[in-house]
Amino acid sequence: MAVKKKNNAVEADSNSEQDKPEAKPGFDSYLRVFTYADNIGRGLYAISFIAAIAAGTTLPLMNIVFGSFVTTFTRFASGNISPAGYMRQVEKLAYVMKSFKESVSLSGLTYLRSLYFVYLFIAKFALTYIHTVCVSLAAIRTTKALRVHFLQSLLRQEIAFFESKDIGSPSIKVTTNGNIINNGISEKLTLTISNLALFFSAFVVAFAVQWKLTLITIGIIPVLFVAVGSVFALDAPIEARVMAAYTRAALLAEEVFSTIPTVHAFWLQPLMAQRYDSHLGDAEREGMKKSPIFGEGSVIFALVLAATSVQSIAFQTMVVSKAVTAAGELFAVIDRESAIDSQSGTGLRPDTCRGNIEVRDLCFAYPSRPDSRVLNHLTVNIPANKTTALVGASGCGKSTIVGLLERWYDYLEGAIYLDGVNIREVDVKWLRTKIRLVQQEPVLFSGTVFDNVCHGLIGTEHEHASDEHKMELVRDACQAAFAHDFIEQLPNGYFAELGDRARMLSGGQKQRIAIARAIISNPPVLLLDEATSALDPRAEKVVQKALDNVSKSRTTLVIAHKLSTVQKADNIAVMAQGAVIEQGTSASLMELNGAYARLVRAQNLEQGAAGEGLHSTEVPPGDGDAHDMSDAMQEKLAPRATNESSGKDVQYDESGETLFREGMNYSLLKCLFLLVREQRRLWPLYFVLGVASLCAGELQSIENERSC
Ligand SMILES: Nc1ncnc2c1ncn2[C@@H]1O[C@H](COP(=O)(O)OP(=O)(O)OP(=O)(O)O)[C@@H](O)[C@H]1O
Repeated sequence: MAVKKKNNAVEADSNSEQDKPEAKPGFDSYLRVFTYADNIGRGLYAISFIAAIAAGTTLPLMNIVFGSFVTTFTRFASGNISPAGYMRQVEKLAYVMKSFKESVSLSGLTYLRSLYFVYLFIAKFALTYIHTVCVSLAAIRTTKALRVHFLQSLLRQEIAFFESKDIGSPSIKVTTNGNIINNGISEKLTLTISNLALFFSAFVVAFAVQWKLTLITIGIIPVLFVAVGSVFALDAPIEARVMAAYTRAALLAEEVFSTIPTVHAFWLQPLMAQRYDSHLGDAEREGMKKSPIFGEGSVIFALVLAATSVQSIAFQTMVVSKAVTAAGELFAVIDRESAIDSQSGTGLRPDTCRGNIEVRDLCFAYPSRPDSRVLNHLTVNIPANKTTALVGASGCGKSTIVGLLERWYDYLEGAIYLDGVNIREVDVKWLRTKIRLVQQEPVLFSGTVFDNVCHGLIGTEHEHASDEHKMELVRDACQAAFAHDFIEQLPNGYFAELGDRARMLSGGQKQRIAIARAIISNPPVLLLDEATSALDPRAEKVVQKALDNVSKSRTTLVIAHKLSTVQKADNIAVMAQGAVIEQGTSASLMELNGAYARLVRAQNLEQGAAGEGLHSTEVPPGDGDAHDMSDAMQEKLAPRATNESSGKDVQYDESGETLFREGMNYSLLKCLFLLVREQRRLWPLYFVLGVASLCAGELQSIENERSC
């Protein structure tokens, strides 16, 4: 056998790295986010940072010129300089603004001062606009690249990683953390830079104007930075806990909505709502701890410097702090090395694969339950081009073997050989294209029938074939899986959109598409794990025929509870407590009169008892395909057909869209009103807040008047 060795590296022991990834909420995680910026992103960041610094320094620089005007005017008003001297001074100072120097006069000073503010405003507006737009664009590009990398890193993790109850929902993480990071690296960042520029340039100006006074007051700076630093340090861990609580809440919501029929059936809504409320309560309690921190921070800043720029920095840091935590969580996954990396491309890729499997002395325990051995020195042969069946009581470890053959997990002891090569030494991606699986619950993805069947070509030599060639392969696979006829009846045939979880198809139809997907690449090994047990008798019969058809001339491993479906298997292995206890054909095992014979007798008794009831659902002769397009599906398709004829591209979930559009009719004020009305217990706080804000506003205007 010719063996192409892509890389000598054989994967390390997989069980060493099963821990939950450690989140790294440090500032280095925040800085690392920027490494995801591409050239355009870096350019945009450079422009936005320069514009932000310029916007920040505009005000203090202008103050130099403006301050001199005020001084000249004061000296003139107090009689310290003559009218002629005053005019000379003003003209000299106004030289920088030649365009309106004629307007400079005693009465025109106010005019000049107003114009000066207009120019100042325009410059600040333009610079702020530039830095906001540029940084937003750069942030979107950067977050997108980070999200893609996160997802890629996530997809290479081994299955055990996803079974850890602590990892949270990846979909929530990629959305929520991505949004938080985006927030923290866009305009909040440039506003912080702008405020810092304002802060430092104000001090430079102060030095230029009155260095002695500035030296006296400069002692405030360390106090301010300690205050900002403390706020930041205290906020980060609290923010991490708030996010964890929100993630738990979001996970629960995701779980509830994906199992909504069961939730309704068992009237679990109140319990789930209570749990959701409790998670939000945790977030609220943690969030409340932030109030004094920011409250104190604000008081310190307001009292010590009364500098709005620094106060503003303190508030921007809250957003940055969130981004730091969110980035830490994503990088924890990105940096985690997968124990079984399907994307590594390392390992053997034999040129041919006959599909002869030998399982030798296999021992295994799931990483989440390391103390409970599921397989105990299991040995079984699965010869090439034959059908081998695994039978045994529930929980004896049949499906576990499927997981090990697919290398979702690594075994502890023993070995599995494919054509004589230990599967640990072969490239995981290669292995998975040679061993295809059909499970009990067919999982189809949104997209067309064609797309879904084509997924079976990924990683094979046909992955990048032309659409025509792919169509040929798809059609052949669907014909072999007895799916072609019903697919042709769908509106748009092979290009019918299946929608979310392919709800428009019956279970049997979904399973036949899943079978077509499994065999389209002509894999030498097919694993059938209870592939018909979730189906009603009629669909089961059609799918069983399809499976019998596609199992011909390839190695097939069948796991089935119903012994009638495995009777014709070339070899039947009977399992108990993680080991094979009997092996042979059905006839030889019946003769042996051991565990298999007992199972058969038990099932015969069960069927005998249920037999009467079964008659009413017995399958009529024929494969039932003509009836297989269920009434429910016809109903679901009807609105689409109508809408298509009217030229509109409306999805099946039209009612959902209508609801969504209705939701859009709420105005901002109405939303605010509804929100406030909901939160009755917060009304006293809202009242205090309103009164305090009014007083603060009034004080500010009195202060302004006095300083004028
Ligand atoms: N992902 C998992 N993590 C931890 N334990 C698991 C996991 N999957 C299965 N188990 C446990 O491993 C044992 C064997 O499970 P397995 O699914 O292989 O049995 P089975 O023979 O296929 O059962 P059934 O016929 O009911 O499908 C059971 O005790 C089960 O609880």
